[in-house]
Amino acid sequence: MAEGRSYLDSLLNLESLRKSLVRQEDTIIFSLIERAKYPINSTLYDDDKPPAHLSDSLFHFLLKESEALQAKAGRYTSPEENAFFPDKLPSPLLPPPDHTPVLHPPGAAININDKVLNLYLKTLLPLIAADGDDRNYAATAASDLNCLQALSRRIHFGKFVAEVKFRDAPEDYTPAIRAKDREALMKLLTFESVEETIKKRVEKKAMVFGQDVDLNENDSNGDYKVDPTIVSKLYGEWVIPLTKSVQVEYLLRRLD
Ligand SMILES: C=C(O[C@@H]1C=C(C(=O)O)C=C[C@H]1O)C(=O)O
Repeated sequence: MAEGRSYLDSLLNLESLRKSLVRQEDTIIFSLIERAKYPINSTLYDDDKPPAHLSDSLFHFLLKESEALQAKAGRYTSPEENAFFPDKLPSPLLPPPDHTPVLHPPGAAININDKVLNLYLKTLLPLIAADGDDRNYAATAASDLNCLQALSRRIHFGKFVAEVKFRDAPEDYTPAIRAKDREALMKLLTFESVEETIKKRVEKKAMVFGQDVDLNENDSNGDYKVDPTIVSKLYGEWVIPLTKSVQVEYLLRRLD
């Protein structure tokens, strides 16, 4: 138990949280590369024409059932994890770990996965997957789940970042929180140079991770498994703004 506390305490500074965000980039980019192996496979997502015996799409079914299974194994006892279908999840079979909560409870409950799911299905998928249908639905949905969980974890990590920023400078954040001034909070928590570095680094990682490795050639042929500019755009237009919006929402609840 003391061990658990010191582990969480060691995570609680901006530098180590940022290191974790950098590491999460690898997971996100590899999961996108995996999903890009399959064509778009629209039939998988079609809620209007579900397969026999199902009331929703096969994708919906797989996501919900996977979350139910993972909930039993305790996935959602972790404050880093947020379910896409949090209603009526089964209870964990084991007692939750005995950690002192790091997050302030009203903010810990924030879940914007409806936005994450919508963004993923409507905007990101058409950008990374080729047109077509190879009927490889179960494998496609499994790789969707990996992408969604990695993106969701990254975006909701904003709660930890906000908690640390608040603890580091409560005197700066408190007036804006009391005034419910979203704009002022956004300004306080934004570090533009950090964001610029991230956008450049994820583009470079997508180049490095997404090329074929050929022992006979030194240079890549310029073919990447996921377009690096799309990864940079994903971060610049969606991942970073959503992480910041989680931070603002968290801070607004920080004094409740
Ligand atoms: C996450 C942070 O807060 C903001 C959001 C960032 C992001 O989502 O990557 C980066 C810098 C900040 O503008 C941070 O300060 O590290």
